[in-house]
Amino acid sequence: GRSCTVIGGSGFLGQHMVEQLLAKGYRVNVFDIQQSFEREQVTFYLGDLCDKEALLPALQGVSVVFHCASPAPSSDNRELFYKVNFLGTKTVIAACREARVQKLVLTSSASVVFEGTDIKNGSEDLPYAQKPIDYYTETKILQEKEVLSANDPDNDFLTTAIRPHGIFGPRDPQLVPILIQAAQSGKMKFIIGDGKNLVDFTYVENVVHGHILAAEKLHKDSPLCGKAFHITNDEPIPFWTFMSRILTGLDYDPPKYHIPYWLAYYLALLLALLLALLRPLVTIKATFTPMRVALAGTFHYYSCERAKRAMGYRPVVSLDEAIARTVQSYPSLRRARA
Ligand SMILES: NC(=O)C1=CN([C@@H]2O[C@H](COP(=O)(O)OP(=O)(O)OC[C@H]3O[C@@H](n4cnc5c(N)ncnc54)[C@H](OP(=O)(O)O)[C@@H]3O)[C@@H](O)[C@H]2O)C=CC1
Ligand SMILES: CC(C)CCC[C@@H](C)[C@H]1CC[C@H]2C3=C(CC[C@]12C)[C@@]1(C)CCC(=O)[C@@H](C)[C@@H]1CC3
Repeated sequence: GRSCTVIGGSGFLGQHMVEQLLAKGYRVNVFDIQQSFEREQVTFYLGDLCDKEALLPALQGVSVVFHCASPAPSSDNRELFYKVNFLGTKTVIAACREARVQKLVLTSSASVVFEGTDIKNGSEDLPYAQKPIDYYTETKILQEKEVLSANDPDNDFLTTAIRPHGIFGPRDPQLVPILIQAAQSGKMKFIIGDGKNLVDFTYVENVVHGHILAAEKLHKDSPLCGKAFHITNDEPIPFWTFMSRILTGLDYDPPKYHIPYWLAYYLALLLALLLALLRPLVTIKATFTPMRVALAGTFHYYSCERAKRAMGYRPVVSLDEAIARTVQSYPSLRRARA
């Protein structure tokens, strides 16, 4: 039973999944649209997950499939999100069934319930967002529903979904690089709101640990069947404290001026409108967007009690240790001192 395929295994989370799975003695296949590393023990299958014929060889003889592939949220491509996250996931399910895979573990997102307003210690019982924060998240909802409803113990096919939030750690191409780029261009001067809003940032190794536990505890009649689980660091932290710790860790100044939340939100909205008007002439991608203001200025942290109860989950790396390891892993982003 210790053979698996990681769909999306070349990505940030996927690479960490592969490393921990190998360390635990799993035989690992990777299916991805690109190959980002080479390891003797890993068999790579290159292809698009929307293509069942390309997927099938990667799933032969494996008992567990981890599906953590997705187009990057920043690609901002509605058609691609729908095709890969929704239609592609249906294809993954069909391929798993055809290859007689027994377990499918999906990487979903805690944002499937977030509408841009405060969530404090949210449980998995919160309803899916009626107005998701972006189209990417809309397709993550469609994807999760599809996977959970495919759970079919009578036909030896079990499914579950992990909902991480704010994944960070070494090799993350998003959070730390975007933040440092914003600092380098002088955009990290302001704290949106009073700076007290708590958010979950989850170290990548804890996210991986949650996925592997889920696969191992997913059995017929287990409470994991067809259900979603939050996996967090279980240490919510004020959004701006987290940002400041990463910034100061890399020798940048933390933001110190406060701007009211509503003012930041309407300024970002105005900027978005302006950029939309200019779009026929020039395309500019804003760092300062209403969605980011909402992420930076509201509470969004979640309870992982259900994962603790159902699979014995506990974070394995504390937030302090996780921040230290992350900062250390980006020597090239450290501020050059004059
Ligand atoms: N990062 C975060 O904070 C969070 C992430 N998640 C979820 O976790 C998962 C992993 O995220 P992350 O590791 O950050 O993402 P990455 O973009 O780093 O990894 C995704 C991988 O999937 C590949 N991929 C994309 N489209 C296809 C396709 N059609 N067929 C095969 N492979 C494909 C990507 O290739 P390429 O790069 O060439 O597109 C990439 O290698 C995603 O499902 C994401 O929604 C959930 C919550 C938070
Ligand atoms: C916890 C989240 C779900 C995951 C974090 C994703 C991050 C890549 C972004 C989310 C909020 C973003 C953000 C900024 C940078 C990238 C994020 C951390 C800014 C700090 C960029 C500079 C600005 O203009 C600020 C208003 C942005 C605040 C939000």
